[in-house]
Amino acid sequence: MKFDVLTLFPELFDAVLGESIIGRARQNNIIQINTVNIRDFSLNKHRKVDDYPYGGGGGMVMMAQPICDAYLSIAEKLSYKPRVVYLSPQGRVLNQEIVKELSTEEHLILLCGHYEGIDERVIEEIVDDEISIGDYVLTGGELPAMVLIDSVSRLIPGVLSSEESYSQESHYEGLLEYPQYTRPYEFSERKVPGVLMSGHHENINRWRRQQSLKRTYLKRPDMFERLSLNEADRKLLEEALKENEE
Ligand SMILES: COc1ccccc1CNc1ccc(C(N)=O)cn1
Repeated sequence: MKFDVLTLFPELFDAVLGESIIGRARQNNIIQINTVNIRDFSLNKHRKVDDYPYGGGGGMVMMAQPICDAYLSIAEKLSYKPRVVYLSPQGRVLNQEIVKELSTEEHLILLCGHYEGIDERVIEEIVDDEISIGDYVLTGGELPAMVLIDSVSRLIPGVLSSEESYSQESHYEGLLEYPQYTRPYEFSERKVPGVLMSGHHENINRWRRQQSLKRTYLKRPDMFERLSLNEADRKLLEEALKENEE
């Protein structure tokens, strides 16, 4: 999978995407991440890429021409039109379902806005999707772009090793992860739940599913109500919630 990122701050990406899982995937060429500096496409001798908003008001707006020329510098070489995702507070909020959808693309162009945003005509001209990573305002679209690259890359075959990829299952059938423990057995007078020490895998899986159901019910009712539970799950949850009341 290939990501082309149109940004004013290409150097931001190397630090974050050079490390760990994503860094390894880049080295193994399972994913490619290329940054394009929008400022390189300014026609202005001062490399100007923003200007005052028509209609007045505070802040600056990114001009259309440098962004569209940066886009064309990529698109004109391709025989297909790559999907262009604009990271903005107005986009549909990213979730694992959208991440899965994006991971099926061969090539994504991510457009990172800055200042108060970009000239609307860029959105009309080249943007296919507007995506937000949550309802809050950031300085630029770069952090959201890194979040998108990280979450999507984890779903690309070969990026996660077999152990690492395990977490994809439990997490992403719409349930929160069960509690995790590792050595030592006792820490600050707190012991590991007995069932995890039993070696009884059926009971361990049952306990884990029960914990996931309970946590999702208690911590994320919005996620919980989207679940369709079978009888066994409903019983597991009931039992767990009864223990809570005791
Ligand atoms: C005022 O900033 C903008 C205004 C319009 C577009 C882009 C920006 C850049 N900032 C962003 C970008 C994305 C997100 C998000 N929630 O995904 C938050 N902030």
